[in-house]
Amino acid sequence: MHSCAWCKPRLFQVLSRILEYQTQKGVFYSHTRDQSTWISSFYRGSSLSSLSAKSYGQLYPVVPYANSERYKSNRVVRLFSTDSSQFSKATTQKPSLWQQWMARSRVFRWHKGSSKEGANGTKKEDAQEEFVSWRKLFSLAKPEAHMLSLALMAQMVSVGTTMIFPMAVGKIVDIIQLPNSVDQLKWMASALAGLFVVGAVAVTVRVALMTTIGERIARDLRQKVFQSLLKQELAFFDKRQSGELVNRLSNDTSVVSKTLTENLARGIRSSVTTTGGIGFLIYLSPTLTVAALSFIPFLTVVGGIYGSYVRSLSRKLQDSLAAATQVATERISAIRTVRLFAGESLEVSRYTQRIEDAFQLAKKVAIAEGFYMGGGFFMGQASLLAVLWFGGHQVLQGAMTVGQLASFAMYAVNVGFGVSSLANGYGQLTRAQGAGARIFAILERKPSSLTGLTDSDLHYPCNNNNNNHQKNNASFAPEIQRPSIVFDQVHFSYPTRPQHSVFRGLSFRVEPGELLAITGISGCGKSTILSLLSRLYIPQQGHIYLGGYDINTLDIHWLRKQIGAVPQDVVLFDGSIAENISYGVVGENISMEQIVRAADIAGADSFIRQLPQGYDTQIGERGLSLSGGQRQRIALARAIVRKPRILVMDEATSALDVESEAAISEAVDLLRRKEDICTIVIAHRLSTLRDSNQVIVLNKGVVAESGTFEQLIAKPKSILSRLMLISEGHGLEAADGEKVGGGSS
Ligand SMILES: Nc1ncnc2c1ncn2[C@@H]1O[C@H](COP(=O)(O)OP(=O)(O)OP(=O)(O)O)[C@@H](O)[C@H]1O
Repeated sequence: MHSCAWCKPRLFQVLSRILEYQTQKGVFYSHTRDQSTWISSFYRGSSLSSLSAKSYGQLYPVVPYANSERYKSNRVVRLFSTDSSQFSKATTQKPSLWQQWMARSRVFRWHKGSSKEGANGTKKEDAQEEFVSWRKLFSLAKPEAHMLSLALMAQMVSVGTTMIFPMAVGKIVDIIQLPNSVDQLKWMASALAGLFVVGAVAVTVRVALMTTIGERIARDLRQKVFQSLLKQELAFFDKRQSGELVNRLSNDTSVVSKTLTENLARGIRSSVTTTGGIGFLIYLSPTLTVAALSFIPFLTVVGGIYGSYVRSLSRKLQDSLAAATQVATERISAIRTVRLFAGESLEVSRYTQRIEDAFQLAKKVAIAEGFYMGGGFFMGQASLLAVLWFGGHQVLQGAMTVGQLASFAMYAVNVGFGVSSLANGYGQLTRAQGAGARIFAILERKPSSLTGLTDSDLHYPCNNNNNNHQKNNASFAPEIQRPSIVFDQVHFSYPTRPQHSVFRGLSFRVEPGELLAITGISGCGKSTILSLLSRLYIPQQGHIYLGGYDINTLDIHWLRKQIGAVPQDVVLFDGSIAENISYGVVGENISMEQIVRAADIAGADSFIRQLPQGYDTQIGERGLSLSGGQRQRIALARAIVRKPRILVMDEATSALDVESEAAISEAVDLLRRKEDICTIVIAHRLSTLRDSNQVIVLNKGVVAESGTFEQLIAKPKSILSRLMLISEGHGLEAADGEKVGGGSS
């Protein structure tokens, strides 16, 4: 039995040691990143840590810029069928808590197959995008199961060592009170040193493994998401912003991979620490355990409320930061336009406004964090005081030793950490469920069978054998040397604007080796013809035939390989000129000689040779270091190098001077005759129209006029005559007062 006089100073010693332990715990644990997060989570409260992880992602978003360039120009990737060579909105409206809860129950119903929304494709996709089951989320870590188990074993060892520590401290406290206990102290110190070494090795193994696994999961996920995105039909991209998709690729994959590794490890450690800690508490003193754990229900409730508040704020904060980032990215990429219109001060104030919004939200988060941390600190100290108060009495009554009380207090602190970390982990898991759902929505989305691609399409041309890989419904690649093109009663409206008919029964025919010129007023659907012919979209009614075959029955890569397209808005990629010209035929061992020949026909060879690095010249993002006319000529070379059976030039030489244009027209014409290339030229210029075999004029969704240029121009009331008059500077009404229209609604 200890006397009061002996006990009191020792109790104060114990108290100061425990406080020291609490403070030093940061140092003790801080040798690993997630353990220090564990500490911070205890102090900050459950949900703020989850906020910080996500807001880091938002503050410093990993934007794979090369990929975003690919999204922006997805049409070009499609036209050149290069999806395989490209392997290598976070939800814009964040749901309220109530909506989240509703979403969960919706998903649950949908999983059970009883959701009404499930029947509706779009709603079903939206529901899928809100939450994903834990099981499904963790299935992403399946390929890493072995390494993960090893890392978790290392985790258990490190947890074991930290669990033993308080008990050892208690024993030491008791030993030092005994006479002649130096030998025992030595023994304990050596045992503890050994324990620390084991713990350090375990921590090293776990951190190295977990980080590697996390990065691997993120890498695989990003690759799969990117592949899946490239498989989708163009209508999918029409409906979404590239920023949203890039966000899925960078942030969502990162949140998910972190949850499957770091948070999983933390969750397991916290569970073990909590349950093991409670076990030790009960073992040391069941009655004191009740006092120690009495704060948990309160902490859970307050933590829950605080967590919800901060989570909803953090969502707004992320949106706000995303909006600011969007402004900055768009304006920086369009810096030429900003400069030309002296829009700098406008943009600075616009960006400042967005950042100010984010700051106001961040301030609210900071104040909430302060209150919660203060409250948490008070609760933690109060419960510790309760333990020392009741425990002190037990020590005074001889029911407990000082060492046992010290161990008990340390375990109580550990349990506090564990509970808080578990709550935190749950918050992170919930967020990862949201991110995972968005990822699964892409991974599991089946692209349209006619305009989208299959998995095997993505390996084209690596396994370009139509017989031995399963392709989409249309997998026929006929032997056609001289294809003709037929548009037969085509009706079409874009999926995003179904009410606006671009074509209402469009019919025309181009014979092999023929040059067809298409003209008409702006917006009448000229460029859409290329999109339909390349099967980027499919008509709602009617058929398009190539060499007598309905293009819907043809292999999509084969079809696109037949077409050399020079789109109106030329998009080039960052890389060398040679790489850009050979884009889309990379897997087919194209020689430098072929590249040079194509550039020569396109009138690009001479200016390329004048550049310091010639064909190796890097042309910068979107080829912006070249002039418009130079870009057009490279785009033409890119189309020609494919040796297309069909050449479609959409105002391909509009940026060139008359002389260069004439030279290129002559060269292309020569190639057309020599190779019997079926050529479609979308043009307004008199010279181009005059050189064609046939001219069609589009108006109100149909071919309004067709014939040779001379035939059409001979009729003074023809649309072509009127268009020519306008281009010569006369007003439209000057022709006959009747207006020509575009597509029809
Ligand atoms: N991706 C799209 N989604 C929805 N509508 C579109 C899309 N692309 C074009 N449109 C619309 O379809 C119509 C035809 O467009 P298209 O680009 O084919 O016209 P165009 O005759 O080539 O015009 P221009 O001579 O100005 O290039 C236009 O009204 C246009 O607004």
